[in-house]
Amino acid sequence: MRVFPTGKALIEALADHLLALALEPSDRPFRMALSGGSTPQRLYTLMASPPYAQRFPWQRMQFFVGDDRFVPHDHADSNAGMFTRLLFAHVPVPGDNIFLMPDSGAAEDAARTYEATLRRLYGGADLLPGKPLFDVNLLGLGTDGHTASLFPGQAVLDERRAWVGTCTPATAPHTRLTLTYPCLHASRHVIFLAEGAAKAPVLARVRAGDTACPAAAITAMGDVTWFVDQLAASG
Ligand SMILES: O=C(O)[C@H](O)[C@@H](O)[C@H](O)[C@H](O)COP(=O)(O)O
Repeated sequence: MRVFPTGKALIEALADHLLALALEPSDRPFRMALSGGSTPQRLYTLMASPPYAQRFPWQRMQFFVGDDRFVPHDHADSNAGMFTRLLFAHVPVPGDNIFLMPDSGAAEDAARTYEATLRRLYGGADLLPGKPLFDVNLLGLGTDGHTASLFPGQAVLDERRAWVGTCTPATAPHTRLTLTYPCLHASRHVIFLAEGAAKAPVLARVRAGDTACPAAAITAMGDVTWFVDQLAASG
């Protein structure tokens, strides 16, 4: 776990870390799944600002969505809308390299459509050990221990075959689409971002392996790293 004295230092360090990963030599696009919520918004704004906007290899980056509310992309609660507003509208990522979750029709059909896209890009029917789908999966942490839209008590927590699922958590007004555990785990790097005193109790529970926290069950093909500020780490 990497602890930083302030939220500003935390976000700058994470931007630097992501930049270093994105600049690693590779013969394929750098694939990053983004997290919704409020915490990463300053990160996306920083990435879209000098000097980061000039340094990321945007042309060879592909962006994905870890979860979203099943609402139109122009809805105030849409993660896709937030990613576009804060990041994609300001940097030269090719449009074909941005893979947002569908926002119309039936939620289950949208999940199947997004999963088909992921499988097509992966180039295979099933996830293979040592062959990650993503380079980075950026995740947040809810005060109830959820991450992405893997909420406590939801059936999607038990999904081991599908890569994308749906859920309607009691605490949220919208049906959600979310990457499932198998899909989230198919990452070289899972990076959790948590900030502020409100996250201290749940972060302590997750770090202690509290199985009531869905975030505690997250693994990766490579490594799981926590980027937190001192307040969140004070639990
Ligand atoms: O789409 C989302 O909202 C995220 O995937 C969700 O898991 C978020 O990371 C947590 O709810 C923390 O949200 P905050 O950063 O707002 O505390």
